[in-house]
Amino acid sequence: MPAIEVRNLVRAYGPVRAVDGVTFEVGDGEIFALLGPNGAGKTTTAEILEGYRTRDAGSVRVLGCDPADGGPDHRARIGVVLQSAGFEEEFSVRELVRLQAGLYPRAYDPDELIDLVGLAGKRTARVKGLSGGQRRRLDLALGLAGAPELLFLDEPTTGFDPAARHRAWDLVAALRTSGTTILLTTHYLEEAQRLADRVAVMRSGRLLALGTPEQLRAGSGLPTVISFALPAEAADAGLPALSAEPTVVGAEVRVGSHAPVADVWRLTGWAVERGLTLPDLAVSPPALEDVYLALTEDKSDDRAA
Ligand SMILES: Nc1ncnc2c1ncn2[C@@H]1O[C@H](COP(=O)(O)OP(=O)(O)OP(=O)(O)O)[C@@H](O)[C@H]1O
Repeated sequence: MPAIEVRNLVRAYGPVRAVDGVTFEVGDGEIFALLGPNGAGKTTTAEILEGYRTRDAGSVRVLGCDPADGGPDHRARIGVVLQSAGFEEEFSVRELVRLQAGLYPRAYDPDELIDLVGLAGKRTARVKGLSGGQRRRLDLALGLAGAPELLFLDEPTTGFDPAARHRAWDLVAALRTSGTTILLTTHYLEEAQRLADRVAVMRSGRLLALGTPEQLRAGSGLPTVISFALPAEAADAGLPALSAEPTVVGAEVRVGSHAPVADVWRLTGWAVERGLTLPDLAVSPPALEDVYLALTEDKSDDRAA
């Protein structure tokens, strides 16, 4: 049974169809990322699945239940890390995590959890003294406290410094190993590419694309970029015929190729014949970020204003 099943989900706010006929499934143990520009409908979708918002139409099953009817037993199986949870400012980190863990029948050890999210040095600090990134780590600890089967992570690493972000990614990877299903919303495409088994790209309440990052990249029709620096001694030599016209900016040459193996072969053969090195030679297949930008570019969502 999938952990999440969504069929033709619709939610409108007045004239705005924030979610406009969305259908997808999230498998048990899968990490599924919802991507899309501001106002695309990601949070609305996630909050309907969490049971915090109502829907206008469509069917939704979360761990086999309709979240609109989910009682305490259902909620105990779910963890939620929201974008901006309010905290009791006077509590210490440990007190809050203990309180939260105490609400669940099966919970992580609070001190282990605090270590896991990188707040060991702040165990006894009051919440009001935490930095923005440290508060987000506390959000993460609170969402995980009940050892949930299904975890909703809404932009979990916004405001994290790079080291904290990598630590959070390691934590999510460890949760995957333990079998936790995760629905992630994020604006960091690298985060989605690293963590997600499958991604869905939303815009204006609709799904534009759904698949593994590799499927989206392969299906995008975007070229592989071959780039290198042209040595000064080769400036007049003329480049070999390649499958696409190169663009030259200063000494850097870039070719968007749909036949990268043949083009690299021609290019390197040409360079070897002339005794040239090609400094900074790189062959870069499209990244998830390129696919995302191609899907969403020039179609900015005017409802987000
Ligand atoms: N409570 C609300 N009342 C009225 N309109 C709303 C409400 N919540 C969301 N919307 C509108 O619904 C649309 C989708 O919003 P939503 O927050 O789901 O987008 P999002 O993809 O999560 O955006 P972001 O990336 O900025 O968090 C937007 O146009 C937003 O203005």
